[in-house]
Amino acid sequence: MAVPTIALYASPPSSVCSTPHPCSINSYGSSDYELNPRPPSSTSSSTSSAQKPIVGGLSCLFSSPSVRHASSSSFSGGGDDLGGALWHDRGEELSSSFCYSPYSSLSSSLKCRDQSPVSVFQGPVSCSSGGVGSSRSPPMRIARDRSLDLHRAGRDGLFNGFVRNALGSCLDYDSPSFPMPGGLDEDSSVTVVDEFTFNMEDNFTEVSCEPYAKELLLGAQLRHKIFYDDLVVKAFYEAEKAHRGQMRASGDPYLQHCVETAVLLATIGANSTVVAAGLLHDTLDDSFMSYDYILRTFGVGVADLVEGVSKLSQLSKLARENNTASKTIEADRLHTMFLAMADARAVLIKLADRLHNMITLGALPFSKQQRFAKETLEIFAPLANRLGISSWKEQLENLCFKHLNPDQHKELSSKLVKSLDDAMITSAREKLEQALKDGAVPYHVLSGRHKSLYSIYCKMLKKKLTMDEIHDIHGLRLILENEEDCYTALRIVHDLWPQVPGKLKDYIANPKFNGYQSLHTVVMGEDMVPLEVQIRTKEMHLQAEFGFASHWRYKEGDCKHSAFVLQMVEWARWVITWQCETLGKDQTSSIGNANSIRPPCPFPCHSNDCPYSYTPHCGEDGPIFVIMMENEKMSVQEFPANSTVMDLLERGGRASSQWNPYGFSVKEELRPRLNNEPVNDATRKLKMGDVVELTPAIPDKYLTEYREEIQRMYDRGSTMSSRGAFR
Ligand SMILES: Nc1nc2c(ncn2[C@@H]2O[C@H](COP(=O)(O)OP(=O)(O)OP(=O)(O)O)[C@@H](O)[C@H]2O)c(=O)[nH]1
Ligand SMILES: Nc1ncnc2c1ncn2[C@@H]1O[C@H](COP(=O)(O)OP(=O)(O)OP(=O)(O)O)[C@@H](O)[C@H]1O
Repeated sequence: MAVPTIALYASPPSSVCSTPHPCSINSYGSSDYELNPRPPSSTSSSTSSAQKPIVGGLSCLFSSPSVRHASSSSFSGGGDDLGGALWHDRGEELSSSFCYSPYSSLSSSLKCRDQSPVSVFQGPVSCSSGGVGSSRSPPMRIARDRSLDLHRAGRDGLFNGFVRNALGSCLDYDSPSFPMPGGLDEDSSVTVVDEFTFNMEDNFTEVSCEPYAKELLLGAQLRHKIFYDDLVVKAFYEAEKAHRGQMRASGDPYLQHCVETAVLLATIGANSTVVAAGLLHDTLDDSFMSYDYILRTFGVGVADLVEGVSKLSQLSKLARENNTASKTIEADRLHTMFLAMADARAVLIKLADRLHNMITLGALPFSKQQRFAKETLEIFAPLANRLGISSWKEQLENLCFKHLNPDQHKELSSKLVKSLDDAMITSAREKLEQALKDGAVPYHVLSGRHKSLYSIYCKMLKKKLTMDEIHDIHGLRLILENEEDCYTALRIVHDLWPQVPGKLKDYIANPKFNGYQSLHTVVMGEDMVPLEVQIRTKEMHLQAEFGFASHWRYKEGDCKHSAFVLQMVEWARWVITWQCETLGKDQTSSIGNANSIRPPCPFPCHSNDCPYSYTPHCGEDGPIFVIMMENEKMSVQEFPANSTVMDLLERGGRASSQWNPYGFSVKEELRPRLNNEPVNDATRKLKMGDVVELTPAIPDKYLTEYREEIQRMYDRGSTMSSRGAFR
């Protein structure tokens, strides 16, 4: 469980300071430049308008080794298309929670990371480029014209010249370490390292960056020690190089978004690989950097994560443009697809990226704000819920609520300003803690939270309640060793505060149908504010987090999930909890030894004796979710395991006409496309997250040729039949 991170640990938190660094960088340029312009119409300016968005939108989604470079250099603009203003909306901090564990003090010291004692500024860092001497000079802005792709693909000197002109002297393009798009990157003789190591001296002596960028790094380092990690520092400089000159719609440097995304990841305790990938998350879509370059420079771990985020961005963009997420079934399939197609850590990075974009949504036009807020509520907040990162889920939901229902948001927040009283929770927690000590009742975790604004709003709507009728706005949760201790603790709670009649629920003696067990009571706490107290053993808690009764399933209501979905989400949750220091530390790691937070068995097979298995041998028989594009419409389709392209075509009623070996067009342009490549083999098995275009892109040139050919056939046919008529 991810009770958020304003945690009162006995050990110091990894973040030195949780508030954003005050360095304000608002005056670097105007806000008229927007990233991620529409996909290029590079094929032909007169390409059928019905086909253009599909071609461009998908062009960089897929990356078989042979097309990887082409993909990354196609500027498909897969990012969020959000150039939001960068300020932190403190209003979102309405939701917070507290957690104290007397057993947790060891965990952070055990997990301490290797750190370089070398400050990045100890090396001879030079600041070249236009802004020498001025700490506030704006970074250069590159007018990113997608027609450049043609030059890039052609690897001619024009492109190189353009880059040199645009970037000035910042980069050493002749250095083999700088990937020229379409050129050096494709060198397949690259040696790939699994464990990435590098020498700080070698790599940073040539680094030159603007003063604002140094401030950004310093700010991040002040907030989290992980920003001193060699890999992370290197990723910062590469991100700086890649995004140099790019601005957000707010006028802030693009790099700031990368840093804030990485800081969010650091805040939940993500490791250096994830934080580095967070810094680089937009480089494939929005810069000249290629997969191969990232692979060479950072190793396969970081490269695959960045690529995973890029794919998720592309799919998210597609879904947004097609309003797919508003259809419940499709939204559900998208949640599953997102988790199944990429490493759960890539989803984590995407969530951090989206959270920062939502925090800075104000700089976008109203219509875009609405579109992003809707998609976030339908796709990303549920994903955060599934992954158990409740602090992000709550922030995302609250931000969406503010943009989508501003009046209700305002009304509710003004009412709650006084009631969301953190001091009250702290004081109640301390009181109970003392009472447990006095009663010699040992416990594992005592945590507290207040309910988020959006969760209160939903509960009011769902249960038709007024705010005063909601009794769990403030809550404590106590996790103990055994059932006996649970009942003893319940008596202590009732001795401390008056019980609210009719609110005691003994789900230990009478578990819920899904197996959920816990004692619940509501008492009148400090200042006679209702306080819900949940009391359970650690086994019950694990079941409430990862088992049948897991909180994400409880929150998704009556949805019937397949065994595959359940296992996949569970696996993703384990991975995330296990890998993110802070999430694990909050609750799970402190209630058992380190192994207890490791996934119990390798995915996707759970062993027979695994308490978390839903089917004994699920193997690879789970469903596959595939995106189908037809006539510019996107749908998310579910297929059984081992389905092929032919199955998909049959479902669309296309198999007979298109796939008859004689009838099938020899012209590649007319074939369906799988992940942006013409389909050559109809028996190819479909994979999770595949994108199939049934309406292939037909450049005008070919259309004209075909029209002419059909006309000739028609003319021949009519001549023949008229001849025949005379015979
Ligand atoms: N993980 C998990 N938590 C549950 C489940 N059921 C209830 N809870 C938790 O217990 C809290 C209260 O549940 P109940 O005591 O059954 O209350 P209720 O009747 O549903 O409604 P209220 O009393 O209005 O909250 C919820 O807010 C959840 O935090 C479950 O199946 N799984
Ligand atoms: N009394 C409590 N003490 C500590 N954490 C709690 C308590 N009740 C819920 N939580 C946790 O707080 C997070 C947010 O839950 P949220 O308030 O949205 O829903 P809920 O209270 O569990 O369910 P519902 O809204 O149906 O009552 C979840 O991680 C949940 O497990």
